[in-house]
Amino acid sequence: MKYTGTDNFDHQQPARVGVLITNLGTPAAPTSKALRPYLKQFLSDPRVVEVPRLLWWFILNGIILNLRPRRSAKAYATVWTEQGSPLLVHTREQANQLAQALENIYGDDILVDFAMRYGEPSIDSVLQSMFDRGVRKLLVMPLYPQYSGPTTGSTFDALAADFSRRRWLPQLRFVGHYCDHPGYIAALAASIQNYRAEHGGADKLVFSYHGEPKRYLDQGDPYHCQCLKTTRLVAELLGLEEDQYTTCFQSRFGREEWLQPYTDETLKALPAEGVKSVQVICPGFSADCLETIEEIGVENRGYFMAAGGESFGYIPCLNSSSEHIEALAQLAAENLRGWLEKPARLFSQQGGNNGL
Ligand SMILES: C=CC1=C(C)c2cc3[nH]c(cc4nc(cc5[nH]c(cc1n2)c(C)c5CCC(=O)O)C(CCC(=O)O)=C4C)c(C)c3C=C
Ligand SMILES: [Fe+2]
Ligand SMILES: [Fe+2]
Repeated sequence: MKYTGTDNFDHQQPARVGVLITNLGTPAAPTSKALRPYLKQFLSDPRVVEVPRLLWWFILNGIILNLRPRRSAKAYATVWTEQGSPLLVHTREQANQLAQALENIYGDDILVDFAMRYGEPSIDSVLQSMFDRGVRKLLVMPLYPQYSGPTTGSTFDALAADFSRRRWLPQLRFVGHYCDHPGYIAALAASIQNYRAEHGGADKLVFSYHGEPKRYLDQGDPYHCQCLKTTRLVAELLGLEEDQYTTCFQSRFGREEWLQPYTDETLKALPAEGVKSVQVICPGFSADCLETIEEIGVENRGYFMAAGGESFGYIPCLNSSSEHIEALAQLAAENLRGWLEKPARLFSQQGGNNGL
């Protein structure tokens, strides 16, 4: 790797602390033309698809990139909003709200921004913009509560690739996971309670997480265990009995075995077991996106109802709910300790973070 360019920023200007939130990314438009480069970048990432490179190059360029863009574009078109892709809209709003929350505590010393691992705004461009605005210490928070190689690991790779081209590097902190953070667990529990206060209960609460190949778990990826931990902590906080909830994995891709049980098979089987009403929550997604709105809210709803289900509720992601922003602000503040003054307001609250 070669250094490119010259880092010519003013080292005399006051240093600021940057908080960068990231998510996966999304195509620029719901069209095959926009899907093709997006999917190419995403599916060429060796963290996402761990298959021998040469073989994968032929499969990706010869088959997948000829078929998938059209199919995915159709699905994206059903969730697209006037402001753009839901994932982008929610992530931008999360960054705005988190900026407000952190500026209330730290003032101008802090700068919050967001970037996407694939597509735009890219990690490279946002890092450059943050450094241009005086950021010298950087906290990166990928908004994946559970660590996985394809998501969190890959985000770190993108940072490292950018840094490898720079002469000067910031001080860096990186949040690897927050699957058991008390603020995050409390925000999930609150969203379930709020949903149930409005819509009533259901026979079963289904926790559906994005899947990954089972091979990654066998080779040490902690993702599966962290998903189960999140479910257990939320169930404990809500006082749920074991037969009142279940955990499963969605969004299978390709032919090999992925983490089980699969969400679609679970929802198809539940009515025959006497479960006629379900509520589904997707705690691994910090923002609603194609995989939640369409795959759960439409496709999987269809499977459940066709199999004899009577009522299907989808509990939205945490998005920019006040509980979520509070949890993210708390997570940021914990990771900023020593860089900025201790935020008395956040740490004087009861529960969860005593002693911090
Ligand atoms: C091919 C393998 C894939 C792995 C492994 C994978 C892991 C993974 N993904 C997320 C979060 C999201 N994935 C999203 C879309 C998406 N994911 C894959 C494939 C893998 N994901 C594809 C091909 C797509 C594109 C959509 C499609 O063509 O079907 C999204 C939504 C993006 C959006 O714009 O709405 C998210 C978010 C996690 C957490 C994860 C971890 C194991
Ligand atoms: Fe995915
Ligand atoms: Fe999907």
